[in-house]
Amino acid sequence: MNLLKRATFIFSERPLSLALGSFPTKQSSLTKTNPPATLSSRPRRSKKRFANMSLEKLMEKFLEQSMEAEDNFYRLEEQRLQAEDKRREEEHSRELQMLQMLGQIFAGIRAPSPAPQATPQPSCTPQTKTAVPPTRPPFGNGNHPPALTEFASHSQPAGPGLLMEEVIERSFSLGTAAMDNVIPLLRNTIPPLTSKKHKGQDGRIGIIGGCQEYTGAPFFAAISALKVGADLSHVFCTKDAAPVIKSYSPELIVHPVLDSPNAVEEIEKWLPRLHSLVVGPGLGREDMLLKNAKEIIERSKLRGIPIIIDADGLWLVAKEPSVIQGYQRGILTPNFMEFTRLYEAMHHEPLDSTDHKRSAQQLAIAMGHLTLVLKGEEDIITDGKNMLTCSQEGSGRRCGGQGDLLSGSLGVFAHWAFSSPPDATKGMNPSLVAAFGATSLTRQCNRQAFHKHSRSTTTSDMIQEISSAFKKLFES
Ligand SMILES: NC(=O)C1=CN([C@@H]2O[C@H](COP(=O)(O)OP(=O)(O)OC[C@H]3O[C@@H](n4cnc5c(N)ncnc54)[C@H](O)[C@@H]3O)[C@@H](O)[C@H]2O)[C@@H](O)CC1
Ligand SMILES: Nc1ncnc2c1ncn2[C@@H]1O[C@H](COP(=O)(O)OP(=O)(O)OP(=O)(O)O)[C@@H](O)[C@H]1O
Repeated sequence: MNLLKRATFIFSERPLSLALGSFPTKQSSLTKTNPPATLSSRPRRSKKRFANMSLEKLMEKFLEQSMEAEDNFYRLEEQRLQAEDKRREEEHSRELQMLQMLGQIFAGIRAPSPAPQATPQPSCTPQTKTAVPPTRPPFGNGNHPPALTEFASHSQPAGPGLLMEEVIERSFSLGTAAMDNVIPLLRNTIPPLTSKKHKGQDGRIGIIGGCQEYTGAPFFAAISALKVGADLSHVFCTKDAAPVIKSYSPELIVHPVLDSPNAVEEIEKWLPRLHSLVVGPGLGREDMLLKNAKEIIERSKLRGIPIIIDADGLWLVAKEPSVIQGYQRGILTPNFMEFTRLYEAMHHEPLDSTDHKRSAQQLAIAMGHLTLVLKGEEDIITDGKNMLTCSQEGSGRRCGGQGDLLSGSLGVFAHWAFSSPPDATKGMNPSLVAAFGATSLTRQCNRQAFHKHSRSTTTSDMIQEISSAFKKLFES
């Protein structure tokens, strides 16, 4: 809506509230219902100042002022939230360090055992200028341990001669190996629940998705994020999807903005408050929605927000890989179909489906060493340098929506992993640790739900299992 139209709209609603110049609340000045002020209560000076202006000019001036006030408010709010986050993250990292020290002390008292093997550490190569939370060093710190196996060039797509054996592979099913290696790293990143916490501190997750056809997928992702332990879960969806998603759950915060003309600006206002973003569940493939999603990804990258791309978000990446290529806090979670599309878009040749690990590694490298989770009978997780596989027992039940549980929970794990100090993950790429957590959890939920409901198992049944699966995997 242009200024004039907006002005006319306001005028018809509140003709006497024109001289108000500032709007200190976050609510849009256009929808705010100020109590009507009487003309006699106004200062004389402002009357004089505006006396010669036409009504239209007056309205324009008023709108300019109110938009300026709104911008100022958001700027201040952003600064306040950043300071708050910084303080909380420092507190969180102190608590984690204390817990780790205590753990080491107790372990030493119980049974002195050989020091754990140092886990391989990937590099975080800077590809994009980003603001990075203070607890983890910025990308490209060059702090690689000697055990790290790196490929000659990070930016070159992998050629067919790439040495698979150079990948440090760790294959875990639930049990000894996973418990001994990656799961403890993930545990280190889980924020302790203390009485000092405030709402939002353990995660404010945003889901970009939800359109007329698909309302289940963003719901599954958002509610899974909450059940894993995020404090707030926002869904940014189209106008017609919003009431449906809201009706599924009062827990979710639903913004009907994704198809609005100023969708990107509307969503950008929320970015300072979000810790991670999941783009794609139920997004659909309409050009306008993909364009908005693309712009939101670009703006989130500038803020260093971990971004998980799933489902139709991967359709966008297959069309425009540069949108996420090289972003070290980006994680792609394709199923086999999505993987094939991506692979063929990047390599311009058919996928060799006989060797999934090699193909996954090649794609991760071609995407600039971001983390890829190829879902399937075993989940392959790789950043092109390191590879984990998760074959935690699930079931034969493949109902729709399981991938949404995975991407929503990954949003939370990624936030926790990236906001923990580097020694929490022993230098291992936080994306790999987070992805391993999310795949293990999804499969464990599937297994538990299947145990109860067998062939009737649905994703909602799996979501009911998140609490006990989480305890079993990460808190027992
Ligand atoms: N309740 C809902 O609202 C749901 C919505 N969903 C959304 O639906 C949209 C489209 O997702 P699709 O996955 O259908 O789209 P795709 O075009 O990626 O997949 C097409 C079809 O390929 C098949 N497929 C999957 N894995 C395969 C494999 N390993 N081998 C062979 N065939 C395989 C499946 O039948 C799938 O439907 C996304 O936005 C997604 O988020 C899904 O998340 C499912 C639940
Ligand atoms: N053959 C399999 N055996 C065991 N687990 C599997 C198998 N295939 C997929 N999974 C698990 O199911 C989860 C979701 O994977 P899936 O391939 O169903 O995703 P998706 O198609 O993207 O889901 P969605 O229906 O939400 O779009 C993953 O955690 C994966 O580990």
